[in-house]
Amino acid sequence: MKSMVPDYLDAVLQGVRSDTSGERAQYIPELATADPDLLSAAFATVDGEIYGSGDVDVEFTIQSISKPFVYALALADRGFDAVHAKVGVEPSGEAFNEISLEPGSGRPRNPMINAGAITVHSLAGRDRESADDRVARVVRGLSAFANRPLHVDADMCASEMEHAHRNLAIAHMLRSQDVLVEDPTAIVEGYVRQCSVLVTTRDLAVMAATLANAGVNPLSGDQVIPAPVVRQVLTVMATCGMYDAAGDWATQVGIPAKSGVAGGLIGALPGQIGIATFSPRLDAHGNSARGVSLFERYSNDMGLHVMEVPPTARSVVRANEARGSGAEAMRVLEMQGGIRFAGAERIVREVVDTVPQEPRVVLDFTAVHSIDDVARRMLLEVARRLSLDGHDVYVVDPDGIVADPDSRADHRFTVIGHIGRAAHRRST
Ligand SMILES: NC(=O)CC[C@H](N)C(=O)O
Repeated sequence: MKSMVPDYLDAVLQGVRSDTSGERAQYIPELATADPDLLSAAFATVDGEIYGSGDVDVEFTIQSISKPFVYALALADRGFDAVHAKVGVEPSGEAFNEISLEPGSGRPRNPMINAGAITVHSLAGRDRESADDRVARVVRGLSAFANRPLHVDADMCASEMEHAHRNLAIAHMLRSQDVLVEDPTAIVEGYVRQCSVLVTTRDLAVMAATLANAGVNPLSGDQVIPAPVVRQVLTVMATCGMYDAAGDWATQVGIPAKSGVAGGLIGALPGQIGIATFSPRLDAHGNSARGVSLFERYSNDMGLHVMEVPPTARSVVRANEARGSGAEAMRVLEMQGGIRFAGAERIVREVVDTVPQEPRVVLDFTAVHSIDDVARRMLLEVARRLSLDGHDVYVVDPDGIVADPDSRADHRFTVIGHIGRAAHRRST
């Protein structure tokens, strides 16, 4: 059998091909002459499968799509407080190149508009890094997200620098407020080099998938940035990534996203996929016109809106049954899937509602693939309370995802790798 996913991608791409609305970015001469008909889309799953359609291997400049990734690098390099002191997280509701600084502090409102992104660029790498080393750090970081060595397009960079008056004005404003503490021209140059990194649609899908996969690149398996940084970045993408179209996007598409003026557009759906599209004509907000249509189709057709979440808690208890008889009698609860608060609460209720009569209770987590902190603590407490009630409690945990080996004694239960071990143990 062949997968239906590429067929779907081809069909949707065909559907938007005739739409020639919008304009290429005019303020960067090299972009104004780009081939306007290029069109592509790629999906990358969090376990590393990539599907593409159209011109997926054509290189173009990353532009503003670099912003969330460099924000991630700055947060990882300098810490949350240092970055937050310089750049806020409030949607500006204004265009990407607006000179919009918070009254009072003079901080840019968020890292997705140019004022914020220029400041964030200055925070990548170590303190007092040279301009060249900083760009090298940024390119290395972007490459780790893409799992491929990326390069700066020198012509594009020169072309943008010749007309960078607006970004230079923003940087000088920031320098006057001491948000920037170095030569503003050098920082804008570094930022423009960052924007001129060449990527393909396929690269962008992998980069987005790395965000969707809690910071682990699905191809290399490397943790590119820590999970708390990913949460911060995705949240800011969700609220500010589409500039003054952010609210429309959040309701219609509902996927944390970022656009670039070369025509790229990415979306990162946590836990599921990274999506990238490329089409150079832009709408009035500076977002790829056909890219926006593609994302609207994907989200509607495939139910990708982040606010639409299946009730996973309902299926966490796979079985609750008595096995064996007499002194060998045991109550077995089999859990499955990913367990978070609602799932753990469901399990607690199962135990409370069907109080085990058997002397032995087995909590089997073999089919559980992930569990978060609150769920782990609740379930260990279930084991402890059952034990205090006089049961002989076994936790089947072959992959060690539930039990905390350091405090086993305290929990008064036995951790085993296989359920068979519970049957062979003598009841105490
Ligand atoms: N929205 C964008 O992609 C803007 C990036 C571009 N380099 C600029 O600063 O104007």
